[in-house]
Amino acid sequence: MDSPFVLVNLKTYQEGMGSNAHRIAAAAEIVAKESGAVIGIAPAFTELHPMSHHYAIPVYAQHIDAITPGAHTGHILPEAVRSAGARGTLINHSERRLTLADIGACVESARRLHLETVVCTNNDATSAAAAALRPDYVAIEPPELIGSGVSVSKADPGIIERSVNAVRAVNPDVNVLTGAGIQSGECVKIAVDLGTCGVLLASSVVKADDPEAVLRDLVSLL
Ligand SMILES: O=C[C@H](O)COP(=O)(O)O
Repeated sequence: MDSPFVLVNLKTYQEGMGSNAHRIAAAAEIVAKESGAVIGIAPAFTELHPMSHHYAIPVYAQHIDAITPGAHTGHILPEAVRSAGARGTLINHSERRLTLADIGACVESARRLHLETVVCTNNDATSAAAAALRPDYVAIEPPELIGSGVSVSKADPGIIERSVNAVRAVNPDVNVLTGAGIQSGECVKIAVDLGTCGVLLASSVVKADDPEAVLRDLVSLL
């Protein structure tokens, strides 16, 4: 199996802005180099270009819109995300839901632009539907656990297992991530043992006094 993937979503947390964002990116770079794990970051859009050019870690957008270049004021153009140096993008995060048609269009645009795609889902049925669109990853996250500090790995391992099976049944080439309350190496190990290739997380790292220590613990059992 390839190196496990830990994707840290800074969301719009105050602690994920400005110098704090760069402190987290620098910590991710150090821990990734030490551990061999792949640790990516999804910062505010305004940080995509500086981070992708300053840190040797995958930088992801938190969202793209299903648009092409033109008159789309205030939208996030996939081409702009690519030219900013992003490696990939989240699509349909529970805090930025899209229609099924838009998810499909975003995955197609990202594929054309060689942007990796992480389509976020909320149960095994939507995980199967997302897999049919051929993203690089499906990230299963029960919305009620997001930001709760209660780990999906411990509170609801069944949803992870069902989503892994549902995705594999549709397209075994699609990798599965899981997220919601992920906070320790034990959470990550459970997720990987259940068939995922890693985790999508936010608050346990972004709100930590010592993000580097949390990141080191997250990959400690891999
Ligand atoms: O994008 C990250 C997920 O929404 C999980 O967030 P969380 O780790 O704060 O629960």
